[in-house]
Amino acid sequence: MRASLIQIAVDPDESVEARRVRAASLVVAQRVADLVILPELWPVGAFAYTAFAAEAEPLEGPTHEAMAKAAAEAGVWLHAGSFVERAEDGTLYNTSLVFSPEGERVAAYRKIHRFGFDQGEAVMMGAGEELVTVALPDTTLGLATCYDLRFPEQFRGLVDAGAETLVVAAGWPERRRSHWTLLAQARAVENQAYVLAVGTAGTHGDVQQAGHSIVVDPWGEVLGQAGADEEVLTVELDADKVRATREQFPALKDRRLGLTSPLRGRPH
Ligand SMILES: O=C(O)CCC(=O)C(=O)O
Repeated sequence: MRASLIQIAVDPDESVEARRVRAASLVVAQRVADLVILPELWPVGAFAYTAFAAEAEPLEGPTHEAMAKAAAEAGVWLHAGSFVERAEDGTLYNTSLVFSPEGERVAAYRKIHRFGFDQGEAVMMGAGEELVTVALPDTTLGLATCYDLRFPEQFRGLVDAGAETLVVAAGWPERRRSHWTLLAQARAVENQAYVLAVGTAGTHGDVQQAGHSIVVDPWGEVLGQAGADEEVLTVELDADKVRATREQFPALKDRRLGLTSPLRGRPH
């Protein structure tokens, strides 16, 4: 299975509409891939908080339409990254979309862990409540977005739901690039799964993006890593490798679930 990660540059001097057209043509150019992935909030920029409300779209808005068309034109499975969704009740979500090679939407994932502590996404957006997996012909994807990468329990939940390939769409800052690489490898090793983590290039909301999209195999080996600028990272994945790794080194079977917490402050 060939996967192409599109590390698109997100800069404020390009309009959202122009970037949408450009993203669609980058997807269409990946016809030789089986799976194409875009990063987090590439239409507006993950740190362009002040533009979130103005650029919010309904689930089936312009980004959905452009990406459905691009997936069908390229004939690929497309994880279209995320966009700012305005739900019917007015709540904003950081929502990722996945399309089939026929251009049908097969999944929508609302980011579960909102980033920003007391500002930005954390206060402006609603939190997703559902783990999302997507069964492809060769593998099952488990979906995550950026800050989710710091929460191993989400990934374990995805693995328990059958995920073999963990996709992380991100807009990760350069300042914490070392965490990005480390956590991507950790999620791959502990879950014995592929990790396909795609970030953005460029600078938006005054935050320089890390780029350095990365693909890690189920043994923790880095199969490829992009540089800092706009780039398409293409890698070959072998879906059988997940099953083989889990059989040959069956650590996932040694989990100790249901342990009770230690009683604190009680004399022994
Ligand atoms: O966790 C981090 O360091 C970055 C997270 C982030 O930028 C995001 O979720 O948008």
